[in-house]
Amino acid sequence: MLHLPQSLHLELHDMPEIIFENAAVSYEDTLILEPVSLSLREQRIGIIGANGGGKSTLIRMINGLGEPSSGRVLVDGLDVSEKGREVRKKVGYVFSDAENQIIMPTVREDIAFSLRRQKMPKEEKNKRVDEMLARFNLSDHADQSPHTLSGGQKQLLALAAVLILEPELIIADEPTTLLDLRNRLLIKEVFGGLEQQLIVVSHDLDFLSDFERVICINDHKIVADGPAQSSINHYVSLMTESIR
Ligand SMILES: Nc1ncnc2c1ncn2[C@@H]1O[C@H](COP(=O)(O)OP(=O)(O)OP(=O)(O)O)[C@@H](O)[C@H]1O
Repeated sequence: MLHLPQSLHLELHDMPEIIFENAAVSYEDTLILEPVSLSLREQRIGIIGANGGGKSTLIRMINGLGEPSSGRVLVDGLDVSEKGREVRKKVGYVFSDAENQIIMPTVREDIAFSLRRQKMPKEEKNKRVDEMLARFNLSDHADQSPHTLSGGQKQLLALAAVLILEPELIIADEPTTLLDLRNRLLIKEVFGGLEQQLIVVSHDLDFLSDFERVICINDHKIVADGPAQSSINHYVSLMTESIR
């Protein structure tokens, strides 16, 4: 676990603020997400809820992958619909389908691709890539095609390719679905050590159990929003009642 110096802890209160102002999403005549008003400042925020409820729809609006049909979303005061490019420089987005993120012919090159615009010596870039490969248990697969990795290894690659950039805000859509216990614990530790703001959509309730805030979305609206345990309890009882 990374232990932050005191000065960094103070900076944690200076997270980019994400504001949803009555942001709603519909496709044709169907409402996918009822108007949402939120201010997100906590360091680690989890999003839970039943399939098809609107979780991905909500987080996709934060970096402009999806647009609100009405209302708006602001990141650090920037309206995502107007300043998408600027916002995306701050946001690292890990897709639920890691295959979508693969760009380059080898694992090493795929991670290095993230650093293409960073001004630093080649040796420094290589060093950072090697560190990420080791951190995410991918060193033995560095020269392999990413498409030939296992599902879990692809998830690790997708995370490594985003985290190497150290974005101000990290959004991860179901990052642990295919991970074995060792790698799940590894990602929990990596996330626990990050100083950036983190928003994670997950069906893995245990993974989010120590997050500062958890939001539950069901049937296209927010039905619980608060400390992890209280939102998780609400979700569990909702699901238990629904199968009775
Ligand atoms: N482009 C689209 N056109 C029409 N409907 C869409 C579109 N994108 C998403 N939807 C619908 O919006 C609803 C919410 O989808 P979303 O992906 O946000 O759910 P989710 O809560 O992330 O679900 P899961 O847990 O299954 O990943 C779903 O019913 C989905 O079919």
